Amino acid sequence: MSIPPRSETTQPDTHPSRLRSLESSTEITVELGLRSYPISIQSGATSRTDKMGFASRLAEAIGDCTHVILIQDASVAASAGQAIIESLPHHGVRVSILEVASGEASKSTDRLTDLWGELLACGTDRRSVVIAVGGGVIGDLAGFAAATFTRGLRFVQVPTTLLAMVDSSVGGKTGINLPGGKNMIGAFWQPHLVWIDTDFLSTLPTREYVSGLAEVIKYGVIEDAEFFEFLESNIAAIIRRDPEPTRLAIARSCQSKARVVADDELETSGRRAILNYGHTFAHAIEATAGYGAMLHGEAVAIGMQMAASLSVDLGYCDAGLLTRQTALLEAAELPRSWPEADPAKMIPIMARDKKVAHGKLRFVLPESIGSVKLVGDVPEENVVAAIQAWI
Ligand SMILES: O=C(O)C(=O)C[C@@H](O)[C@H](O)[C@H](O)COP(=O)(O)O
Repeated sequence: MSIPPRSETTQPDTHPSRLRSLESSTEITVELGLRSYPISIQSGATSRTDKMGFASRLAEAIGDCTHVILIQDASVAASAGQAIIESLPHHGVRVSILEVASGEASKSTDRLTDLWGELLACGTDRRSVVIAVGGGVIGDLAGFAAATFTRGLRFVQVPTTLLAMVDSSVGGKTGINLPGGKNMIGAFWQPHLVWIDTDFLSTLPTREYVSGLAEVIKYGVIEDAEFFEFLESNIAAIIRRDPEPTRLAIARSCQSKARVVADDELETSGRRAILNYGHTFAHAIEATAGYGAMLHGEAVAIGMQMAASLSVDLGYCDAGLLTRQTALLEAAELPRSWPEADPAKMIPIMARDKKVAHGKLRFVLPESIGSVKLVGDVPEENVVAAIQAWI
């Protein structure tokens, strides 16, 4: 059995039974016409003497480049950033380094304003290239700075966390938070290249790594039943960060995201909204907990439980789906409940969700493993019950 061809392009074969054919370097294309770009997935590239061939891939993706601005996570990404810098040609490329503190608090209007000033101060012009090195916070913030400074700079994502590798670095959603709502200000701004080296994961703290697994499991539920089964059988090895299953999980997640984004880049048809499974609840959890108190993936795991309960309650899926999802999240050591969840606080935040259309909230609800639908007109009492089920 192989992955059914869902795109015209040749993509790497990431079927679990042919895991060994997924070499230590593979490439997936996000097909967006003139804005198409590669996701280049490497293992062990950073430690090679040619520093992973990053410079030549950058040249292919970007063309001329004489000024690079590395926007990097102040703590975690320093070594990754250093590897990137060492890979660049020593002559003819000027490198500016801008540091951003880790944590959701950096996705703020204040930090963005400072970043714009820093871009100005280091002589950024429209031929400069922004390289975001870090997790989702850095990628979202740097991407939005790139989208807006001088009306748009070319930009490259070098994700260093699992969550950023499988989700936030791909698809062009960039932005910052408002105190009352996550990612409320932003732009769709596609990168020119996503460069993943799984070696960056070796120093990632366990909690951060595990949090990224929520988004990996999400792909299985929303559109890839075969991948969900693979995860059920291999989750222990993935938690151990065994190289092959981990690389496969990353590649297969990126394929899933690339397919959905290629179908509906700007989230207009509703197809892309499926990537938001669990996020309506998750964003409200993050906002009420206070940004940074809970990691995004942790909130997504709890949000997926609430969404699946809602689906069971409304009769869109059977309870068996929830049982399998709960078991996989548990095996992945992700949280499934949040004792402080308060429907009275969460529902007003959910009402500002970006899937609201004509004043009505819409939820991504599972029908079976591998298939979800967008549902409007959900009675509030069912939403309250879904939240209360996971307190
Ligand atoms: O790429 C998408 O589309 C997603 O919805 C992926 C989500 O996992 C991601 O967290 C995204 O940033 C959420 O976007 P938002 O539109 O709900 O703010």
